Amino acid sequence: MELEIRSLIKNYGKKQALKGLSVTLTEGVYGFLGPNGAGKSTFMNILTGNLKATSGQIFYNGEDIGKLGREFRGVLGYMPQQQALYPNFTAAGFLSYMAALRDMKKERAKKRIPEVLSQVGLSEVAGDKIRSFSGGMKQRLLIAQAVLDEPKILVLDEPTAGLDPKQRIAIRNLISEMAAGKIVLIATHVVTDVESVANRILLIREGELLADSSREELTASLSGMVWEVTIPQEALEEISGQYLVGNVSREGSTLFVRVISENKPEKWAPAPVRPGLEDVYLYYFKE
Ligand SMILES: Nc1ncnc2c1ncn2[C@@H]1O[C@H](COP(=O)(O)OP(=O)(O)OP(=O)(O)O)[C@@H](O)[C@H]1O
Repeated sequence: MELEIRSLIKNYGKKQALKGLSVTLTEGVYGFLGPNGAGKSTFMNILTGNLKATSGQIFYNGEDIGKLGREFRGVLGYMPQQQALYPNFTAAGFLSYMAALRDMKKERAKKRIPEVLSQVGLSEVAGDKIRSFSGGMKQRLLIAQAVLDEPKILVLDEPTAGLDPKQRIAIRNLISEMAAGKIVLIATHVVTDVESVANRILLIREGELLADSSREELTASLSGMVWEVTIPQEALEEISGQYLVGNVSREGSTLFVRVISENKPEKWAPAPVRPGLEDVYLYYFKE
């Protein structure tokens, strides 16, 4: 299975949101990571057929998705950013409606709906109205509709937006469980959403791909460049002016500051630390 994105360009008037994006995806989980405005939604909208590219093509197993049309949409599952999810529908009713929109056969929908509800842990509330659901339950229901038709390609747009840390972990685990045999694309600006689940990280900025590697390769590229310095509160401004600063933690009046710098800082007792994906993100998106 292969999804090839070839020289994708999208202009909105004078604004170029995608500047010739090219990448080939095979089975696995991809973290599509970039700040707001990087072009993630534009790309997903083109992939899901909601927007036309200015130029460039996308091929699924060698065939242009524009030509495949419906056939391609049939292998695609899409979880949009959380939206107003019909509050008066029940969870099962909503899935049934989504199955009808997808032209799924009645029999198959009847079999799949309880299966996916069970997969996302919502069996017991299948008959409850969505309006009574927490944010995490709504996200799980959105995942359920995305995998209802057993897609080969699963596209998730900020799947943990608005969730607390515990719910985020639950969603990430759910994504891992569902990923087998699929191309899963997770678009987000939240590093921890993709850090543990993605096999490959695609960094996107201003419509261009900056990197396409494993997390290990990306963090290794910052090896020897991440330090923790110990400073008094007053030095924070000086350090922020001089270096790229990550997490700051405090113990009494002492600050522990994560710093990314090619050269070892000359003061403040720098201790080398292992780079993480968060450091990579800061480094690439420092502006
Ligand atoms: N309909 C539009 N008309 C004009 N400009 C647009 C339109 N949609 C998006 N853009 C611009 O294109 C660029 C890419 O936007 P896009 O929404 O794809 O980014 P994103 O990475 O998905 O960000 P976010 O996470 O905020 O949705 C941005 O500069 C945005 O302002």
